[in-house]
Amino acid sequence: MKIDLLNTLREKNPIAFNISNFVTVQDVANGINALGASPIMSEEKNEAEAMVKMANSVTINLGAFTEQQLTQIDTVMTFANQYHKPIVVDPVAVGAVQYRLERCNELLAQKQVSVIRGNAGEIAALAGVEWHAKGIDAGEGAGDLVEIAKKLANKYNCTVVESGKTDIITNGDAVVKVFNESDLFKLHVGSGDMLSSTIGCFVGVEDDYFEAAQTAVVIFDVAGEVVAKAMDKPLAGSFGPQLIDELHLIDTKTVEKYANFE
Ligand SMILES: Nc1ncnc2c1ncn2[C@@H]1O[C@H](COP(=O)(O)OP(=O)(O)O)[C@@H](O)[C@H]1O
Ligand SMILES: Cc1ncsc1CCOP(=O)(O)O
Ligand SMILES: [Mg+2]
Repeated sequence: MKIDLLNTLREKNPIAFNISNFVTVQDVANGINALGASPIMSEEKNEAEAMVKMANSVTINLGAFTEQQLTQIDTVMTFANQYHKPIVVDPVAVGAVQYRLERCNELLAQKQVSVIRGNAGEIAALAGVEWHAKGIDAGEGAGDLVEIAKKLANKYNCTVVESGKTDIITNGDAVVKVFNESDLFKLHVGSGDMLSSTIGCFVGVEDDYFEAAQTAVVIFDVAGEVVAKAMDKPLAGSFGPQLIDELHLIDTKTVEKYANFE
């Protein structure tokens, strides 16, 4: 686990290009800016090439795209492959909405992505495994979470981060599990989006995307856990802003002290 990548990130201040969703864009931008990256968002196809060229990474969040945005997303991903910029995909609710699943499957079949980050319902849907997702949430299923994540990683030759109480990160062969957690993550809409974009920051400074994804997950999860444990009243409304503050404050010592993974 390369926890020191946190310092690398802050030294390099990578440009993290994000195609976000209108629900959580502010938290995503503030979260990764506080952490030490430089976020930029765009919905305009005509500036796609310029955005990709200047960025260190591209995070594609499929949370609330329109047909027009889908064309932009396709264009951005094509340029990202052309300019060898890593792509992180967050397949929001593909387990619950067939239209999203179809569009996401098409994108993944046509472009090379570096990391897919989703909850169990989303990862199972993309892997073609039976599962009962619930809207943006993971829902219920009986499958082996590690095997499902591995199946998807092998399908697209990429790293998969399957988030949940335990986060599973795999390149299709090796598996890392991160146990840091808090129930408050679930009460804050956008926790998953922030995690995906945090991964986007780290793949912008580390070419080993499996390592980058692990580091991002540990730092993000420890930040949330530290905040939740320090709260007098563990409430949803104040967790979000304090999570952003902790992403600003967190250092490698804190991560090393609390990190819980195998
Ligand atoms: N049941 C849970 N208990 C504690 N933490 C969780 C739980 N589910 C998810 N998390 C944490 O919340 C963050 C977002 O993951 P998740 O909720 O799976 O994404 P999404 O919001 O896209 O569904 C991750 O950092 C994960 O570790
Ligand atoms: C509520 C909602 N609706 C469309 S996107 C979105 C945000 C999803 O955020 P997350 O998956 O991080 O909870
Ligand atoms: Mg999500």
